[in-house]
Amino acid sequence: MTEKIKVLLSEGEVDAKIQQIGEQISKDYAGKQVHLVCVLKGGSFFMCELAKRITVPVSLDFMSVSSYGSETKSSGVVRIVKDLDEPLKGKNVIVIEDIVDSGRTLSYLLEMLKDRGPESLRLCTLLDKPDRRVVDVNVDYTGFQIPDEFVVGYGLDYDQKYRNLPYIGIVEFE
Ligand SMILES: O=P(O)(O)OC[C@H]1O[C@H](OP(=O)(O)OP(=O)(O)O)[C@H](O)[C@@H]1O
Ligand code: HPA
Ligand SMILES: [Mg+2]
Repeated sequence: MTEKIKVLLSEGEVDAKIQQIGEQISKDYAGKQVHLVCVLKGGSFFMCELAKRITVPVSLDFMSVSSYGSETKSSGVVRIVKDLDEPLKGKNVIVIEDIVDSGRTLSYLLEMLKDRGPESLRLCTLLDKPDRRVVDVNVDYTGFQIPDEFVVGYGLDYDQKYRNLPYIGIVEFE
């Protein structure tokens, strides 16, 4: 089976939105430092672009979780594959994700990070697929709400491919 990618959000649209979010975060955290926590691998492209557009001091850390185990459907079990290098105590943390889909990954992660005593904890996602939500997640910054379609690009993969696309596309199978 081959797949075709149909553009959902162009590179220009995504760039403009990231600029907007960067300005909003810079305003909201004026006079403070923000600590961005990237959820690998999907969140990495968005975080790099966003970090460049934030004008308050920024520090970065990375973590990797496995949400789906060996199954193809989300089981609700989230395993930490790589933990953060730095403690979160007293930091203004913003978790950066590419997509909130069922919400399982982020609801688990936010609960866990809250226990580490950050000064504040917010969530910023490039994409939100609300139709697929199974677990409630409070999202503070959202780039785009999208329909229930499987999307790739800007960090999002299909079978580990297409993460490097500079736009968001819908995968069509033919
Ligand atoms: O809301 P959910 O249903 O939990 O899905 C969202 C999560 O799934 C994807 O990551 P994935 O676990 O596929 O790993 P990746 O980021 O390395 O692609 C995506 O990057 C989110 O982290
Ligand atoms: O639509 C999606 N695309 C890629 N990865 C994902 N992980 C959750 N939803 C998606
Ligand atoms: Mg991910």
